[in-house]
Amino acid sequence: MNTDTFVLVEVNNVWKLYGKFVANENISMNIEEGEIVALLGPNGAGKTTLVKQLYGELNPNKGEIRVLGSKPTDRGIKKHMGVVPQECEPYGDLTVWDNIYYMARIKGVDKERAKERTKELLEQLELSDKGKTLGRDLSGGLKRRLLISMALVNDPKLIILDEPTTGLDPQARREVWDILLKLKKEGKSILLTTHYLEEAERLANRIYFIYRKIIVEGTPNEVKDKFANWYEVIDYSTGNVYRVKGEDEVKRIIQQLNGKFEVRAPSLEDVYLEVIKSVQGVH
Ligand SMILES: Nc1ncnc2c1ncn2[C@@H]1O[C@H](COP(=O)(O)OP(=O)(O)OP(=O)(O)O)[C@@H](O)[C@H]1O
Repeated sequence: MNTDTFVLVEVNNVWKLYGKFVANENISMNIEEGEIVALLGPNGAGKTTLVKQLYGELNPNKGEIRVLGSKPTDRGIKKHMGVVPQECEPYGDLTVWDNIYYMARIKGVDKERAKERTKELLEQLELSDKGKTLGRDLSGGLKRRLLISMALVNDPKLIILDEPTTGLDPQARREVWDILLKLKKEGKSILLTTHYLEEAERLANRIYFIYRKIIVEGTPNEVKDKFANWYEVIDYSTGNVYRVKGEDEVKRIIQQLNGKFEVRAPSLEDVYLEVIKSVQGVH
């Protein structure tokens, strides 16, 4: 870890139980200033549970979470956080402008500043021509953009997004990615959960695979290098696929092939599926 970087979020040995059911087991992780961190795990892995503790909606049973040195439930810390929970919707009966403006007012921004901020955010998130549209009349992609702008009203240092692109078409997903990358450039820290490995690979400085506990942690490349110890040789003339270890073995196989073939290194998704399958077998 670079010692010049500032750790914004620290999660130390956190356990969260629902009754006797362990949703988060001894989780430790951190988020540094200006980085995007992605949490990946199958349905029910405990991502939302962890995220809700980060923004103070749930309390850990054991362990400790600090955001900018404070507990997430401390009132003072809320103004430094912008959150887009899972399956959240803007207010359908309010216009896009009003959704942002009233969110700013709720967060304690004064009237004049709230107006300015609403204008700024509409421009920043390319929603200016939608100011008068009702929340309920927006497409899924625009709704998500509106929710992100609502999370930004008080210029938070930390932005938490639970599945920000689920259900979006590829174009709308990329638009959200562009927004998140711009926010990162501005120095914001972002935590997101996602089921899309490509999203994690494109956006995240670091990723955590979670399956009740943290299974793997690192940069996308570190994770791939650690687990991707095989190649796939695809023989297009026969349709056969050979999974082999080591470059010598790859060479040996392709010498025997006639015609077109492809050698493919594992993707982050291949690694994820293998790692998760191995832990699912254990539980
Ligand atoms: N309020 C609750 N009471 C009891 N069990 C719960 C509660 N909330 C979540 N769970 C259980 O805890 C586990 C983790 O749920 P969580 O929503 O954190 O997973 P997730 O990784 O976010 O899943 P998904 O990818 O489907 O959103 C699941 O088995 C879920 O059924």
